[in-house]
Amino acid sequence: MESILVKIQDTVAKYADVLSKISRVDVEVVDNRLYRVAGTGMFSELVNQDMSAEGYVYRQVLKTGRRQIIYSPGRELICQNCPHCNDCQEEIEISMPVRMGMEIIGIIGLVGSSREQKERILGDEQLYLEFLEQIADFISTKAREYREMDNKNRLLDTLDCTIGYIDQGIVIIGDDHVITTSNEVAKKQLELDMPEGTYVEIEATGDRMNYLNEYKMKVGDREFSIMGHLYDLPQKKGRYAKLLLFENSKAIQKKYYEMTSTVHKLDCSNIIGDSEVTQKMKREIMQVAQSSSTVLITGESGTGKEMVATAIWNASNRRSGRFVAINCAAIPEALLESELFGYVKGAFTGADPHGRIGKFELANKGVIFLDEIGDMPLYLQAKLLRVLQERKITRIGSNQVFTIDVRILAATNRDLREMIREKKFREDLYYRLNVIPLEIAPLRERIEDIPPLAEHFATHYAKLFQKYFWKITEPVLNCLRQYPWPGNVRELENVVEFMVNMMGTDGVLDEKTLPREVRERGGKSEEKNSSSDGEEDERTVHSETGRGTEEVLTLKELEQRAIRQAIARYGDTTQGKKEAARQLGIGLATLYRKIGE
Ligand SMILES: Nc1ncnc2c1ncn2[C@@H]1O[C@H](COP(=O)(O)OP(=O)(O)OP(=O)(O)O)[C@@H](O)[C@H]1O
Repeated sequence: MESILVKIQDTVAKYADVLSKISRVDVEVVDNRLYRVAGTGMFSELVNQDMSAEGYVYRQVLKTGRRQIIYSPGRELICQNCPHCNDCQEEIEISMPVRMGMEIIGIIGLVGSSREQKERILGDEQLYLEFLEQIADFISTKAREYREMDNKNRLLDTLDCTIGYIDQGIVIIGDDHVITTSNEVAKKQLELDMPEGTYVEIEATGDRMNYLNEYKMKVGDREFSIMGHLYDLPQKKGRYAKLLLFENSKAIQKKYYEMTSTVHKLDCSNIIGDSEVTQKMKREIMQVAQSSSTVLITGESGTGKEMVATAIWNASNRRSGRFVAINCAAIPEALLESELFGYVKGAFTGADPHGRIGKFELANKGVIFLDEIGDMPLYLQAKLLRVLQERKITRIGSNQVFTIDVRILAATNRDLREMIREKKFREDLYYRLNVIPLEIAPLRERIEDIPPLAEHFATHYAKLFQKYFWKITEPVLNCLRQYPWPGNVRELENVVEFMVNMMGTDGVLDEKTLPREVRERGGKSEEKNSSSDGEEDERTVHSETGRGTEEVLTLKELEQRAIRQAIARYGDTTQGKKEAARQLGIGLATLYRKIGE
């Protein structure tokens, strides 16, 4: 690495020149590696030479740190080891160390080569020494300035490199609102190749979520919603006035959505069924998808309302936006509003102190699916009606109003007209929701769908459980066709899952694999009559092993069993689940959570 005097070689050369002109004596400057950095007169041709082989006196100065005056070069004790001791041309030599703090960074040599020069120096020795010291100080000051500047530049390079590693957007802004520095993330989020020099306006909205403040950032004619922190920098003025550390709200929403969305998004090709009713429904889905009107999907529990909603979203031009689902029955009444509209820090007691993004905001430019809309409390129905009319929302605890572009799909298995009569559902909301009604027939009205659905689920679960599946026997299919299916496709799916569990290595779903209730209520068939021969098959869907002995169940399994039995007793409808939850002594939301819906 080059010495510091080499780094400031031009400056050193200028000082050597000045010194030489004023003293009328030749001057050379060497660094602490005995490399000649500057030289005048007889030394001017020898600049940039390594003189470590000859600079004996200079080596002494570097060692002792003291100036050295040789009055009789070649004849003094110190000259004895010098290679030029016997042919020394010099008459007098003064070597002055250049210090930077404790370090000696070089030496200035004032070399008189004539008697006249020697006499002149000796005539004013003290003055010459003071002048030399002064020049050594000037060089030292320049070297220090250079080193400080160099350190600062290195620090800036390091900071530049460090902010490149940070996965938040960083911009530094001047007091004139112009971006001075940015990192790669900021470039990406602000969609600018070169943010430096761009004029920006940043305004806090006053909302705070996830420990971050929300800002509106205007860049030209574009506006970004960002979440982060804006800090004053120590200088406050000039090009480095403020530091903004931020994340794009869209990126935060994406993370939040990925964390919270559990919906299985299917398209029309996933809807199984050969019946004319199902085929017609698929055609309707494709047609409805092209519009942006609100759809009200009705049908009994488990008929596939959510599946249809995702198929509409999938076939629509909102497919690049999100599908955000919310089950109005599964969320406690008090929390439903904040789930839908979101809230900011400090919005209400008991709320998550970091705030939360609402489902409507999350669904912007996409679709929101309001499942079990019949269970929405009346005061929220009024609020939803306003959203439907004005397409604007406000987070709880905030006074910001957002315009949203969301398509609303709602679903219910309740008779909303009856609820309107009972004053439990707002008529005006009903008409706003029911712009496109889509009714899904119960399974018992489309029994042609049962065999392909059963095949589909059997294939799916066999693959999941890594079992061989060959076929479903005709008596079993008959039984499945005749069973009334109060829980519709979901119940059929559960039954087939159970049967695949019970299925032997032959891969045949025969009557022995059927749950008792389905076998009994699904009508008697020949196979059952011939195979039962008085032996009572005690298998039920959730508790037995199929080997005739009861397993010891874990508490969790016991709990699941109690919940399933209660649902089986009171029905797989929202009302049924409500009653089941009541009988079990738990809240409806807890029940939904425990059954994973
Ligand atoms: N035609 C179909 N083809 C394939 N799978 C189906 C079909 N209909 C329903 N399913 C499946 O049945 C299950 C229940 O469907 P979904 O949750 O959409 O019903 P739902 O009507 O929304 O139920 P709930 O009224 O309880 O909210 C899901 O696993 C779904 O994929």
